[in-house]
Amino acid sequence: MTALISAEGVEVRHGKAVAVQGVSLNIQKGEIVTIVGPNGSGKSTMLRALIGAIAPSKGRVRRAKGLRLGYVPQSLRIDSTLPMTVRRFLDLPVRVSDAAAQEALEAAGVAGVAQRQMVDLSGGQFQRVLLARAVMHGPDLLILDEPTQGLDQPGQAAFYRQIEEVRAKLGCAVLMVSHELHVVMSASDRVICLNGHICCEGTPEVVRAAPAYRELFGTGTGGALALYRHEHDHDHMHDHGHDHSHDHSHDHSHEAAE
Ligand SMILES: Nc1ncnc2c1ncn2[C@@H]1O[C@H](COP(=O)(O)OP(=O)(O)OP(=O)(O)O)[C@@H](O)[C@H]1O
Repeated sequence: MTALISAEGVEVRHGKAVAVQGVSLNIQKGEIVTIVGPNGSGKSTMLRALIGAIAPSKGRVRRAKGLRLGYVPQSLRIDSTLPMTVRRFLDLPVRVSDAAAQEALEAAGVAGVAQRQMVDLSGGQFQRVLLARAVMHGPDLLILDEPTQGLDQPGQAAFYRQIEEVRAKLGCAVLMVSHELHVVMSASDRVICLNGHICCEGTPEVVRAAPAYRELFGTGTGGALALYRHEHDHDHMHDHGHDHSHDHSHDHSHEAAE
């Protein structure tokens, strides 16, 4: 299957500093992939290289011909003195029909906010309006850069459920960046752990158990893992496609206690 987007041995520099190096990855149709990593590990840089906003200093990025991208930025400031309804915001930069606007708002889980002022929305509603704008033109790939910053944990979990719904409805692939690991893990088919280079990757369960991941993030993740466990009580024997050999059954006991 041809990837929607792929990177091969990508290195990106900011001036002399290498932000990411040797990164190879690809995103297939319909999958939800999350890039996790500590602050400054090159996550946003990698996204920007993938969407073509910055050029790699080595390697290459390929995008499928005619690929339609929807992008949800990390945050967006709206001038609080500028009156703008949600409906009007959805007309930027291209005017859309009322039907298309309403359909996008519904897909993003905020059907009732069209006539509200952007500045009056709650954090969760605001992010959903950004999501609505990103899905408006039927993307093949939705890219989100830490889309739940500033939301509390239930808000984050709800937002990721919404992303899964959008994927189910539109059939688009999703690539997101996050360091809200536990919540995001439950919503991902595949996780890529980045720290300047790819440390480990695979299904959420595989990455969570990988030594490289544990080294970066530790294991003291409290109740969030319980949330993850709760929603993914699946058979680990089916986890394939990774090169980290370990016993999946060894570390579940502490979660039950959390
Ligand atoms: N425009 C820039 N000019 C110079 N250095 C930059 C620029 N953008 C990012 N960097 C540096 O590149 C490295 C990677 O930054 P990047 O924003 O990609 O990390 P990140 O993983 O997204 O971080 P965070 O989780 O904090 O958002 C950091 O050391 C950062 O300071």
